[in-house]
Amino acid sequence: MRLKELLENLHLLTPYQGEDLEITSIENDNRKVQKGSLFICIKGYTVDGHDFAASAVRNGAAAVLAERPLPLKVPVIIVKDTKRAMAVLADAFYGQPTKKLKLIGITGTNGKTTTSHMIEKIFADRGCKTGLIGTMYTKIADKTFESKNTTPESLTLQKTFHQMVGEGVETAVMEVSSHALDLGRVHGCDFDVAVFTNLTQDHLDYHKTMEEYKRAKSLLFAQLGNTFHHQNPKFAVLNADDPASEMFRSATAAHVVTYGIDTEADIQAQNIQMTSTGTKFEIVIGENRYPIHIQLIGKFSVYNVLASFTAALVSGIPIRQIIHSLESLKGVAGRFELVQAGQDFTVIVDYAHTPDSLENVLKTIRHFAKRKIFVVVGCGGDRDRTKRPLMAEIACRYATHPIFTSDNPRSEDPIAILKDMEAGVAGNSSYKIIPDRKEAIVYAVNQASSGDVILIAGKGHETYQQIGNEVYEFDDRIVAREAIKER
Ligand SMILES: CC(=O)N[C@H]1[C@@H](OP(=O)(O)OP(=O)(O)OC[C@H]2O[C@@H](n3ccc(=O)[nH]c3=O)[C@H](O)[C@@H]2O)O[C@H](CO)[C@@H](O)[C@@H]1O[C@H](C)C(=O)N[C@@H](C)C(=O)N[C@H](CCC(=O)O)C(=O)O
Ligand SMILES: Nc1ncnc2c1ncn2[C@@H]1O[C@H](COP(=O)(O)OP(=O)(O)OP(=O)(O)O)[C@@H](O)[C@H]1O
Ligand SMILES: N[C@H](CCC[C@H](N)C(=O)O)C(=O)O
Ligand SMILES: [Mg+2]
Repeated sequence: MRLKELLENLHLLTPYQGEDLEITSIENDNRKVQKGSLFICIKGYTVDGHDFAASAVRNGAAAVLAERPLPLKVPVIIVKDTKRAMAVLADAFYGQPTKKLKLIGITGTNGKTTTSHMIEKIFADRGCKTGLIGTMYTKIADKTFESKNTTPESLTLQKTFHQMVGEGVETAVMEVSSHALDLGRVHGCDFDVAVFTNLTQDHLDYHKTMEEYKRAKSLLFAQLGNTFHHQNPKFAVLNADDPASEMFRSATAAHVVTYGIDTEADIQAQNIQMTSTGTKFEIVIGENRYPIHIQLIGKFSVYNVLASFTAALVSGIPIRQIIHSLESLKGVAGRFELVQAGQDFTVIVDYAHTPDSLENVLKTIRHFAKRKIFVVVGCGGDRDRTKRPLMAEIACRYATHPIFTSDNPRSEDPIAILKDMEAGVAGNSSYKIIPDRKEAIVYAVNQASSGDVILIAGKGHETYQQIGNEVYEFDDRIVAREAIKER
């Protein structure tokens, strides 16, 4: 694409008058720059991309977009906010890919990964080519790619959508994190359906207050747009049981459809019963009742099913097919995943790393557990510190044998993180501290006897543990399996 044509999309008050050049790619990392790239300088949390502009030019950059003048031999285009400009240029450079896709975005503190997999399955079961972007990976039709962030920054995102279009993907389902919304990573995404799961405490290290966190989440609904597309209507799918939904409703002009369990909703679950193989309930829509028997357990799973059901319904998928897809879903990796190695006690690996998710999972376990409940849990370093005492308190409230250990300590001292957790359980003596996660899992496995339950919480599908700057191979499921075998 020609530089002038590309820059027209920025609608600069003083249009670019410099040399017109062929732009072969857009990059914001000097190490990825090739001959003819436009290099965008982004001021990050760690370093300033402007410091890499000279190197980008040496690597072949044809032009540079920056927030301040730079002494370079190539044209330097100055804008106030390069991050915002990057979203606009990425969308334009890749041919506005989200306009060619049905795009479903999911936001909320918990349940995004699970719900996105459910929705993707419903579309895939209909023979539709799908794409998925989220915590576990990015998937384009049959190929999966590692993902660094739950929601990547705009440049990576638009490039991914472009690849999806190229592969014939029709429907893309993506998790939209609050960080992404706040940082404008999804600017330019033309969502068709926006889904809200729930809002509880997390990420206060970043957002500072729950109000700010809620405001960030509300942006997904505001960004659904303010115009009506009668041929292709847009929908906000909201959780009627979560008070934050009221704010999200007011943020959008799109059609609102609600789901819920405790509060009256357009789509409501009633007569919920836990069975030995899952959960049975009825989906009530007006006068109609649709029985469903899913293979997942817990009230939180019912919420995820309702959110997925509603997103699929407003997308025009027949109810019978939606139910069939949801009933045949066995689960999502690392979410209430059972480790079965011939033992006579239950071992569950779950990604609960927030107070609310830990409480939900432990409550569900309490429902069926007849004997001791062990929970092996830690809290991530360089993340919301205020959730640590809350998670410790919840572990002690619901489990008979809580074991506090390390999650991903990152740059923090693991012992200091454990001290933050302990502050929530002063006076309680039921817990044990084993900082080494492997030792903690082995200990729980060795202590368990017939009929007990062990929950290993916080890392779910993760296959690594980050301590300091080192990233070690670590998979709760493998560690637990080996511990059971060696018992
Ligand atoms: C706080 C935060 O969001 N940081 C994100 C940010 O990193 P950063 O600001 O540190 O970037 P930086 O390293 O300072 O680099 C600045 C610029 O210099 C460039 N650079 C840098 C080095 C170099 O040698 N050359 C170079 O050109 C970089 O390409 C970049 O353009 O930009 C990076 C690239 O987009 C992100 O990967 C990174 O996410 C980090 C890994 C992160 O941990 N983010 C978390 C907080 C996050 O976003 N989480 C959410 C929610 C998770 C959930 O609950 O599901 C998520 O969506 O993942
Ligand atoms: N609807 C829900 N409400 C509350 N807790 C849930 C819900 N769904 C799942 N959980 C719990 O939260 C954990 C994380 O679920 P999931 O990975 O689907 O959420 P997420 O929103 O994608 O999380 P992240 O922001 O870390 O990517 C699960 O392992 C489970 O313990
Ligand atoms: N998306 C979440 C994941 C947390 C997972 C937990 N294992 C941790 O490392 O804290 C985050 O980055 O805060
Ligand atoms: Mg996720």
